[in-house]
This record gives sequence, structure tokens and C-alpha cells, in this order.
Amino acid sequence: MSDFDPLTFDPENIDPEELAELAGEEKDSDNLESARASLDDIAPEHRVPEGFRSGFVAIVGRPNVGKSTLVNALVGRKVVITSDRPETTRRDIRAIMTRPDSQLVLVDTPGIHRPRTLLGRRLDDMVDESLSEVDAVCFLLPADQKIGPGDERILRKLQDQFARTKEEPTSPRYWRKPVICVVTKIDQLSKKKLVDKLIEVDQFGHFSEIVAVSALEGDNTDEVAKVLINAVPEGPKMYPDDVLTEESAEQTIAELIREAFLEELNDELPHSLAVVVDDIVKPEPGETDENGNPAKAHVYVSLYVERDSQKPIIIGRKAKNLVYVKKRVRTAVNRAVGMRSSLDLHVKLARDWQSDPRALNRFGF
Ligand SMILES: Nc1nc2c(ncn2[C@@H]2O[C@H](COP(=O)(O)OP(=O)(O)OP(=O)(O)O)[C@@H](O)[C@H]2O)c(=O)[nH]1
Repeated sequence: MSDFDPLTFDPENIDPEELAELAGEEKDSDNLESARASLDDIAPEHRVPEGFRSGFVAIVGRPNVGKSTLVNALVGRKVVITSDRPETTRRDIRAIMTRPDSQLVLVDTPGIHRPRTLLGRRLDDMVDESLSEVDAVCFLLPADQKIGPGDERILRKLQDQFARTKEEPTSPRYWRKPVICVVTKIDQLSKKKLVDKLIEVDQFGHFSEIVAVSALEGDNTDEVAKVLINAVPEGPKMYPDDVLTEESAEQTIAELIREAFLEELNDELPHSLAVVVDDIVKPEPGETDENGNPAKAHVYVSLYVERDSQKPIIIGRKAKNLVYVKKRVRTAVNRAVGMRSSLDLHVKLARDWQSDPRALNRFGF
């Protein structure tokens, strides 16, 4: 019974013996009809253990505070790209954390920052949208930096959306939804300084709860998970156990490639690189290549830069950067596509795309 998953369960396609077993019958295919009838009696909300909790949690915080690192640590695998360059996360990527007693859908919002370009304003709209639908908010503040105007701006946004204005900020009824503060990067601080930091954070936001974590060192991530699980209501399982993210293969591959370029090129890279997966073409079943080996899938990718002069930076001498990136992402791309794949990278020009509404639409912002 432990393998039973209501979301992937298809009564028409199940092995008769398995079906009978699920319904508590003897293994006997004659019992098929009665087994099916018994399963029909089970309402979907009862197909998880009693007390199962589930919900959406927004992960907010200014750029570079460690949002993606925390999400990856909670989910237990790398699903969101991380880097030490601010504004790495541009999309509203969801990661899904499933435990025997709970399921959290983590909405990893792009860093909230003062919008300068049209891209910045759209990112801001995405933040508002993600916030309106969540059950709880997880606000990240880094332990190794002072609380600044960026953090104050986010707090105001949260207060606008979730605070009961008639209540005092110190009242337990102040927040309409749990707003939990996670103090990140605590490995950068001594114990004594951490205590002072926690007092400062408490006075800053009067949050529903405060937890301290070092996601990089895996210190206290379980406690963060526990607090977030407690913040969401009881509810059904929304995704099958093995789903970690809602991203499409195209989005995953585009993010992997952008991350590889960020790492390889470092400061040389124009911040204006957009990666778009144009197409994934899978071979016909049984198709082989010229050597008689199973044919690979082809992944067609466009790398957009804003100026001609940026093309050689992306490509590198003797195409060294393209070769490096292909090698770097090969295994992860194969996993995302579900089979061996070859990558086709094309560097293209999209002048000033960060301020061009049509280009932004095309790139999915
Ligand atoms: N020392 C330390 N560094 C951390 C920790 N968590 C994250 N970092 C580092 O902080 C940097 C930013 O982390 P990210 O997870 O990409 O931050 P983010 O908030 O998602 O950044 P944006 O995508 O720009 O919004 C990276 O270099 C991480 O390795 C931590 O617990 N301790």
C-alpha cells in the first residue's frame, strides 16, 4: 500500500493483482471488479495519511540572500540555479518538497529589487502574482549583512498584502498568513553575533516565526522544513512523489545553460544573455544513427545577446566556451530530455532585449 499514488493511479491500466491488493483483497484476478468498486469509495482527500499538510510557500528576499540554495537544500536536489552574481533567478520556478507527512510547493520568486528596466518591472509583477496565491511566506535575511532599504521594501510589500492594519505589529494576529523569517548564511557568524542578529530581526519585522539556517552547510534545514510545514494547512497531495519541479524540460535546460555560462565567463559575461530552447526533437522509436546506435534527441538553443560585440565573448576563442558549456551540461540535459541528446547552440542578436516588450514576451518574461 505504501507505493499507492492517487495522482498517477489509473484504474484502467493497473495490474489486476495489484488492484486487488490495494483494495485489501487476496491476490486473485477474479476479485478485479470488487476491488475496483472498493477503490471508487475512497475520496481523493483520504488517500494521504491523516494530518497530511500541503500548500504553497513563497520564498522572498533581495538578490543573493540564498533563496535558491535554500530551496535546493529543502528539496534535496539541485532544481534551481545558484550563483554569486545577483539576480540569477529570473523565473517563478517552483520546486516541490514531498515528505511522508507533507508536501510544500516552493515558489522561488526572483529577487525583489527596484525596477530599472522593463525586465525589472515584469519581474516585480511576477513577485506580486506569486504572493497573492500562497499559504505562507518565507522571507530570507542574510546573517552576514545589515538589514537595508531592499529588505525594508520587501517587508512593506508583505505588510501591504498580508498585515491586518487594525492590529499592532506585535500582536499574534497581525499577519493574515504566516510570514516566516529565515536568517540565512549563519556559518558566516559567531554564536554571540547570531543571537544579536536574531534580536535585530525580531524587532525589524515581528515575524510569525524566525529560524536560522546555513543551507550551504545543511545546518538546521530540517528545522526550516518543519516550520514551513506547520505553516500550511492540512490538505491533499498535489504532485506525485517523484516530481521535484514544475519546470518544463525547455526551461530546465535553458537555466542550466545560463548557469554554465555565468560560471565560465564570470565578469566578462554581459548580464544581457538570454537563453531560449527553441525545440527538442526526439527520434522515432527504433531510429538509429549512421553507426547503428540508437539515435539521439536534438536540442536547439538560441543564445541572445544585446550587441554584436558580445557575440565573441559568449563564443570564446576557437569556440572554447560553447564546447565547455556543452560538456558541462550534457548529463543534466540528457536527464531533462529523458534520453541521450545533442545540443545545438546558436548565438544571435536581439538588440536591447531587456527593454523590448516583444523580445521579453518571446523569452518568456
Ligand atoms: N556562506 C554561505 N553562503 C551561502 C549560503 N546560502 C547561499 N550562499 C551563497 O550565496 C550566494 C547566493 O545564493 P543564491 O542561492 O543564488 O541566492 P538567491 O537569493 O537565489 O539569488 P538571486 O537569484 O540573485 O535572487 C551563492 O554564492 C551561495 O553559494 C549559506 O548558507 N552560507
